[in-house]
Amino acid sequence: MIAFEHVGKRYGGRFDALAGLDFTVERGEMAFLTGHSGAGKSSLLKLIMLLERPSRGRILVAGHDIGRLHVSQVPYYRRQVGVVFQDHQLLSDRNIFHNVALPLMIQGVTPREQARRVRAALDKVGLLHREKALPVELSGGEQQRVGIARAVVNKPALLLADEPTGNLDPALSADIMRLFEDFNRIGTTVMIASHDLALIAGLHHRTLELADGRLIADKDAR
Ligand SMILES: Nc1ncnc2c1ncn2[C@@H]1O[C@H](COP(=O)(O)OP(=O)(O)OP(=O)(O)O)[C@@H](O)[C@H]1O
Repeated sequence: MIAFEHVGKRYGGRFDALAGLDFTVERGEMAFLTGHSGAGKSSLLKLIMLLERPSRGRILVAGHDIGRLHVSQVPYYRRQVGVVFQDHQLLSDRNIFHNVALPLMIQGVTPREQARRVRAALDKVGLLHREKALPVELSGGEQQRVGIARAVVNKPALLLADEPTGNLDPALSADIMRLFEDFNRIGTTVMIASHDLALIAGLHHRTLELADGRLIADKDAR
């Protein structure tokens, strides 16, 4: 699903945030990305999201070299990649329904189809009953679930998350990880950047570890 071939990312012409990355993540796999602060986790995810371009090497997603996508194809590519951020980036003046519907509105999906898909996504994250609430009326864990519903509303083949439990306590963090496992179980490829080693250790998925922009360990699920 994801293949990095000799990938490097240099910022500002001299600082190598990522170097010599070679790895693959198979379709249907769930993998964690760990490493110290500044190791390059967010940079790696940004390359897959096409928010940044590699300075070296190439990245294949679903068999396509994403560096060769024409600008006009980028929006279509991004629809296949759901993204969850630590701070969930919800619009505070829109209710939960409209926050989740946003990607579909932008794509021009009909209101009827929007309603169907938004409710299916909210149902999967257990928040169907809160669709009229504003983000501030929800707990941190619930807000993160809305972020996940928005990321999956297009049924992406690939789901990426950057420190999705960064602001949550251990019990809520475990709930959020279970939700990612649910999506993985139905076939979604999942890659999650997290520095929470205690949480990751209990979950038994493949773990890629970065240090100073290099892959220093690739541990299989046990
Ligand atoms: N746009 C940018 N311009 C210049 N340097 C950058 C840029 N983005 C990231 N960096 C640098 O690249 C390195 C890797 O950063 P990155 O955010 O990918 O690490 P990280 O592992 O996600 O860290 P954290 O866990 O603290 O978020 C850091 O030294 C960072 O300062």
